[in-house]
Amino acid sequence: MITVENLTKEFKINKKYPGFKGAIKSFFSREYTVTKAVDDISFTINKGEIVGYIGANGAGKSTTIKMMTGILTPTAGTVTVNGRVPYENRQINARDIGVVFGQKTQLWWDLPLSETFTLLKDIYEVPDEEYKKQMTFLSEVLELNDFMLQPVRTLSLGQRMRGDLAAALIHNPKVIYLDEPTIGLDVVVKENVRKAIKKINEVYGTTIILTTHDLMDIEELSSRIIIIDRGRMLYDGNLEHIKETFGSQAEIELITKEVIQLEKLSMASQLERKGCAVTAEENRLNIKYNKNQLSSTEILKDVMGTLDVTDFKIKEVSIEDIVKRIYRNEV
Ligand SMILES: Nc1ncnc2c1ncn2[C@@H]1O[C@H](COP(=O)(O)OP(=O)(O)OP(=O)(O)O)[C@@H](O)[C@H]1O
Repeated sequence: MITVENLTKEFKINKKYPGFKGAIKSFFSREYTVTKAVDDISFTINKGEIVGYIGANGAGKSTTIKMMTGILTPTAGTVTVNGRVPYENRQINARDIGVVFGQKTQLWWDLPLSETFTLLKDIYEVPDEEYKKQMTFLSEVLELNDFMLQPVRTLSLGQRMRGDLAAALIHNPKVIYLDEPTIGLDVVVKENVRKAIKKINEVYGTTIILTTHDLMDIEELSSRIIIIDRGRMLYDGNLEHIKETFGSQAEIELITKEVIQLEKLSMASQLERKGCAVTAEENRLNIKYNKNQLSSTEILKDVMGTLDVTDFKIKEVSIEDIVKRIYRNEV
């Protein structure tokens, strides 16, 4: 369905010199700096997959998406979507894809939502019957009916986002690109938007590429993630595997009745010999350990036998922590 091979995009930026003289020099200068926004990336995405495409700010996510949607042409490498090269067949390609940018809207600001949809129906030449069927489905899944006749400028962010999703799906595209589809939404609306995305994928087998900084989106929607950093691919695989491989670090935090004197605890040095990192502050004890080597019960047994523990909690490493560590090259 989507094949990306050795994809690279460089941006050339004219060198800027400071001051007025500098501005003139910059204008005539042919010196430039080169940013490699995307650097030799390859992957394939099958029909019906939901893939989370993630990375820190400036990692190259939008640039990749722009090449997949045909907005940008690669410096090197190739992209094919449904057998077509998107930047060579922009208009035909547009019929097969839908794009939602969470930060921007493609809705007509002063028109009622319903009129944006009729305009898009004409643009995409969707036959009447199909349009009716699709609108019934989308109104139900995205709960649009309450605000369908309101001008877009009067919609709340959550309503606007649901409107944008519907607008991207009027022509029932085979692929949708969602760039931060839940940004700025409250928890309940986020949940509804995620449910709607899932439903659309289940009903139509739509392939979905999702860019997000909210890893809950990924946890709930996709099993596969691609992580990029400074233009290069760091990871392509399923979420479970990343948790197994990188998520073996766990942590237990205990509160004790008395202030802890770590240097006097033989149990602490015993745990350290077993590979744990033990720290203490007043009556709070923190133990970091590797789940594959030691169980929480073993640790708790050692600690409870020595200290008067009033409370404890076991912290699993979240996917967010893992990704942060991958970005920081710690794993
Ligand atoms: N049109 C452009 N001209 C010059 N440099 C660009 C252009 N577009 C992007 N870049 C640079 O390419 C790099 C990747 O940018 P990109 O927008 O793809 O990142 P991103 O992963 O989408 O980031 P964010 O999460 O902040 O949206 C950045 O260093 C950015 O400054």
